[in-house]
Amino acid sequence: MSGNEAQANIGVVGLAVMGSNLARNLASRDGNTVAIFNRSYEKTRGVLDAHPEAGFLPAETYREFADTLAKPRTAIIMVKAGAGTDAVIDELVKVFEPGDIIVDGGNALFTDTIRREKAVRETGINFVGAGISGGEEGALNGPSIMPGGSDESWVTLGPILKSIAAVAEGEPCVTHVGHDGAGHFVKMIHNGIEYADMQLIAEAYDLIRRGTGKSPAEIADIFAEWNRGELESYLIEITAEVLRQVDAATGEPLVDVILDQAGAKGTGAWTVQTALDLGIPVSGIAEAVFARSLSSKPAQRAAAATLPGPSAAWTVDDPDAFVEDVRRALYASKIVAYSQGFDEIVAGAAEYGWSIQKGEIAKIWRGGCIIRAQFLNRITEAYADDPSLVALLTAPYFRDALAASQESWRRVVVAAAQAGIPSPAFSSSLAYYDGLRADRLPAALVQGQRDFFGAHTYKRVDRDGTFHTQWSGDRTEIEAQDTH
Ligand SMILES: NC(=O)C1=CN([C@@H]2O[C@H](COP(=O)(O)OP(=O)(O)OC[C@H]3O[C@@H](n4cnc5c(N)ncnc54)[C@H](OP(=O)(O)O)[C@@H]3O)[C@@H](O)[C@H]2O)C=CC1
Ligand SMILES: O=C(CO)[C@H](O)[C@H](O)COP(=O)(O)O
Repeated sequence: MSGNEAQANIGVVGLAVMGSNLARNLASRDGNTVAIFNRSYEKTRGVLDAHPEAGFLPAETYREFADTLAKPRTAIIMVKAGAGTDAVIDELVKVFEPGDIIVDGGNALFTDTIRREKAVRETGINFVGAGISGGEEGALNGPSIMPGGSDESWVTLGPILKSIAAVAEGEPCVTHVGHDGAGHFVKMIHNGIEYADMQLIAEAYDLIRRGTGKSPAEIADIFAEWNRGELESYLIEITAEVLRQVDAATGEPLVDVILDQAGAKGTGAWTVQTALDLGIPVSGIAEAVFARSLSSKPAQRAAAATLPGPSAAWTVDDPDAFVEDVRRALYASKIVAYSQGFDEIVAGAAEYGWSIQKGEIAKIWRGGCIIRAQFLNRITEAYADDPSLVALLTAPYFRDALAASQESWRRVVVAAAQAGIPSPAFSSSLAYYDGLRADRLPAALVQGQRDFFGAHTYKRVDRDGTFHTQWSGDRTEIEAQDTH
């Protein structure tokens, strides 16, 4: 035994980057004593030695960890999502008791969280899936936290999470998102938007660099300038930092020596897979996920490198005007990404029976998380003005912003296509915008085709009912059963 019996009011399991920093964050708040546990004890020992100021109470076994925690026990799991999370839960339920709370702060798939919440609840122990964003720095100084779980758990957990969360404009960046998997669902959408935002910024950089010949350091200055306007955000800020960085070994800009193959841990793909199931077009997010996949296919890229590109050279006549066009295209595409992300939140809430306050979600993303941005205040305002807003991009503020940007957006997409520069997120966002605002879509023809080959039926614009044309017969139209 450690001799730490029941002194800690909160515990953390998993002491890699996120868990160790979250444990330090918890320990730095008044009144907290933090128990720590990691599967391999060396990590616990390392955290203990590196941070004596935190007053951590270490445990070598799950039993010891449980005994170190005052009842009702509260423990936050920060381990590798998936099998790791299940393994830890299996051990904790053996040593915890009814009324205790297990919080999974990892990037769990929300359907796993729904399953885990149900199974753990049957033991009388509360289970809360909480999305936590902000990376290492956020975990230490204040992340954005998106907890799901029961109302009863929130009563105990709320004050603790509020004490460690980031603060934006005087408000803690945490809210009880909804029951069971709602928190992890919203964190998944956060990450999907993160993917889109990052891809859009990367496309903006690429276009400016190839269009104007500016160096990464010069483009860093442009991003730093953009960060003082409507695009102000953490991702724009860190992009300037990355572009300014010089590689010590070669003296080249670091961005030029980093292999151009983007990794992914899966949350972006989950966002798209879930959107497909819900029937929500998150095309900007999907293109961002696919752009990472394409980048990571070196054999295909090498084989395709000899394929022809545009015959004429691309020149930008007015570099300053082009940079401004790219800035506006980025802002417009970003509005689309958030609008699509919030559409998925609405659809997920309806499907799973969650009551998610969209304005509150935008509020808790204002600080601590990777997509934190000034812009999120406009989203909160839009939902406050019209809680039943059908699409974020139709709110007056965003409508005006899109009106101001759309000509620039079109010029940038045209230029990219003519220059042979891939801009999948810019161009798919514009296509989404034009699709949504179209009076009439060629979906009518698709319905005709479906009816032709599969008798899938169609509706008419001029009268109610469901119809089928007898394509293989005399081609007269008959009333039919709707087959969708
Ligand atoms: N890194 C980031 O920026 C962010 C991460 N997250 C999420 O937070 C969680 C933690 O992330 P991070 O700190 O990067 O750590 P990792 O995702 O790299 O996970 C490492 C931790 O998981 C533990 N672990 C793995 N498998 C098991 C198992 N079967 N049983 C017990 N413990 C296990 C490891 O223990 P051991 O030391 O013994 O191997 C270690 O403590 C993840 O779910 C991640 O998705 C969320 C937001 C941002
Ligand atoms: O959750 C996060 C931030 O909110 C992580 O940073 C995220 O896991 C990064 O995703 P990926 O590795 O797929 O780029």
